[in-house]
Amino acid sequence: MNNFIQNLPKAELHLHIEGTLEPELMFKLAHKNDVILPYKTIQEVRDAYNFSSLQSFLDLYYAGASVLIEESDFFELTWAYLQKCKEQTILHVEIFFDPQTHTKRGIAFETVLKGIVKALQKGKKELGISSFLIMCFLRHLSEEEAFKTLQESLAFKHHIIGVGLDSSEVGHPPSKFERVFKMARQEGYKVVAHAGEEGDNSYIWEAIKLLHVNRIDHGIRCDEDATLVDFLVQKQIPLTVCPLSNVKLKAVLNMPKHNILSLLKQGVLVTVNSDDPAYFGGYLNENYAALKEHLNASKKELTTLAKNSFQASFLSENEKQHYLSLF
Ligand SMILES: Nc1ncnc2[nH]cnc12
Ligand SMILES: [Zn+2]
Repeated sequence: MNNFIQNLPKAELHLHIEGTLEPELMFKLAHKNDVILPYKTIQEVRDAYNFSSLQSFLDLYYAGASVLIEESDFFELTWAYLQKCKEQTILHVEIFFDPQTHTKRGIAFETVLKGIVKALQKGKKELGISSFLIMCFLRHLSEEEAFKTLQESLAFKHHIIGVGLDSSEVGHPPSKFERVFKMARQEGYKVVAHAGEEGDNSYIWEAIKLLHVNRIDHGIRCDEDATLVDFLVQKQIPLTVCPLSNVKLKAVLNMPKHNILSLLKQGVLVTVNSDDPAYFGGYLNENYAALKEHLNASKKELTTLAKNSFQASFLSENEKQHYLSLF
């Protein structure tokens, strides 16, 4: 069965590039860039990855990202992830990056973007992996700061397919960014938003009704409202679900209680993703394997989930058909 998962053609649509920073690279870059980490050993870093909530994770995630300084650091980070994709038969990726995590520390937007884009271009050329880049706004920061970031991104629009919304969810509803997302859509960006990870189903409704999202990231709390589930099914609005992340951050009590297969059975366009694999103990195949192990996912269900990952992507219809013909 693991061979089956390994060989399934897959796309990944919910992946924070900063969340692929493995402790080994974190230490290497900290040493190179003279950044002092609050850990003495790689094991100490791993031991700290014991989260009680989204915020407890975000605190470490932002601290870890402080080792990323030069363009080559962003390149190395992204290249390492793409090699992982090659190993795991991930053929297409739509990657999030958080420019504000870096610009807040005085790193230029261009430095971040160029490092990531160069790796993505090399990934296409040498590994055959297609990719899009999605710029996320940090929702704990102000609307004004999001507008500033949106403005800054416009010079690089040809490298960015869309915008997203991440970071601390509760207390920062989608409505806070309604005007920013309106401008982003007018600029031609696709739009997605994290909603219904820790926040209740009203965050998902707002993301749909106010931000007009093309996809919801997480969205697992949609099952609190049958009307919402019906709406997601009817409109085929995709959910990018991240099973290992949800258990690690205690959004879900344990894997057997995860609702992803129940949503799939109800006709929701759900996909499997790894979110921040370096922090949550598994890349994409480990997420699929967890569904097999704990939810008894059948080969048919795993195949549907993998097909959904291409269906829910921002690829053109022709490109989608190309990938779907591989099944
Ligand atoms: N799972 C997640 N939720 C919100 N913000 C994030 N940033 C990185 N991972 C995230
Ligand atoms: Zn996420």
